Amino acid sequence: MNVTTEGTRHGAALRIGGCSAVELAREHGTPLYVYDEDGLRRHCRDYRTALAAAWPRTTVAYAVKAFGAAAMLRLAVEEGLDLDVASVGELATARHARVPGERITFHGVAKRPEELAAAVRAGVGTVAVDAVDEVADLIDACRSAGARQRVLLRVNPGTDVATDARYRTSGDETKFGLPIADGSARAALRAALASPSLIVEGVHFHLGSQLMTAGPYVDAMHRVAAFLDRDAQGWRPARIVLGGGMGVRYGPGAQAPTPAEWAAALVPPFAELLAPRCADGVSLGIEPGRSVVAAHGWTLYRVGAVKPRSTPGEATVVVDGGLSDNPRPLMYSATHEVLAAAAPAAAATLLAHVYGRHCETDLLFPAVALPGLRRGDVLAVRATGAYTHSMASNYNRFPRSAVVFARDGVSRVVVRRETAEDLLRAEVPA
Ligand SMILES: Cc1ncc(COP(=O)(O)O)c(C=O)c1O
Ligand SMILES: N[C@@H](CCCC[NH3+])C(=O)O
Repeated sequence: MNVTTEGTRHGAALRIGGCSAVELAREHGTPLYVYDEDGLRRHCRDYRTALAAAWPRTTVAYAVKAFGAAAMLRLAVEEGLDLDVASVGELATARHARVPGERITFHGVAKRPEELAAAVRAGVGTVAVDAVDEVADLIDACRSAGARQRVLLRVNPGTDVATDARYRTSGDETKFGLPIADGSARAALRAALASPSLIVEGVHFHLGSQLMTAGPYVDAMHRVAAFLDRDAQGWRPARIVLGGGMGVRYGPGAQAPTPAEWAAALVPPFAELLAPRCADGVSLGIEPGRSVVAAHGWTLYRVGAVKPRSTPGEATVVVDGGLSDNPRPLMYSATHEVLAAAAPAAAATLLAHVYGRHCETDLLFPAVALPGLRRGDVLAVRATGAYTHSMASNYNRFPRSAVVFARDGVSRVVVRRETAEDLLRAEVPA
């Protein structure tokens, strides 16, 4: 990660992509999302090369939902990744970023017929079928467009995933995918194979997010192997996609596996359990989102107020963003590391309880040890590259923040800060 500190009269100041974080805040305003562009590029390449070294035909699709700015989608395809989109909005952004249709997989739960039709018309490479009824809708869409469509069946293997319940997308209670257990996956496979409009390429599963070990993927591979033996009736997939979900390290504690470690953990069980049941030359895919971008993104805030507390040495600190630019602390009790941008290594003298400035008790970062803070100081929040900008809202009608890519000491705005006019654009005159 190209994140360094550099000596200043305050001690050592934080630099991201060679740019001073304090300067970035001054130049572009706050709150500000800042990405270390080299880190993003390297992470994409690491996934590509690690998987390609381990299996002859592989694809890595970046899951756009994690951070969907057009510049990121362009960067991902430049570095050899395909894209997984989960809505027509994400699809439109991918097309805006000049991503060829064939490099896009169209996902989504409860897709509308008109959305399937839009995906077919856009020439997406693959549609991931998520429900039995979608097969008929997709066939209709293909007939209207005079097209044939490659599809993956997104199955729910039933694997019980040991991650936060809010991140689980496999097992009995999930809304995602075609359960293998109740025959839905078999029914969808039969219906899809029977249609000349569809080319049934393979099987997809996505188990959940923020997974730190390969155990659940291996369990799911066993279940998909059993499904193929029992229900495929001679059909041999040409492609298997193991989904995303690769976890990241948000603070002190367990290191997350690297792309090479994921490849080393996932490819041997795939070779043993699934490849023998698939067509010759089967392709293996993964769809990481969070793990491509999280560690390379920072959020910069300016301190708006410091209010003393009754406990000596503690203060309530209010920053100029919060719930609307990062809902993760409130939604998932997510934790992120917070640094004083001007002097991240300075001795801590304050226990800060950092709140956002929304009309909520939006405690973002409780009990953070920081050097003494004053109004106007810049705080930098680490590893906020995933599911922050993409989940941002206009709560309290705050305009959404800008996104900047920093590289070799130069920053460029890739998403401009919203304005008050942007907020009013969809309003009918009152
Ligand atoms: C189908 C699919 N692929 C990939 C992902 C990316 O997950 P993550 O960001 O945890 O890697 C998701 C997330 O929900 C998903 O639903
Ligand atoms: N949005 C979530 C996780 C969901 C992943 C996609 N289903 C997060 O911030 O971590």
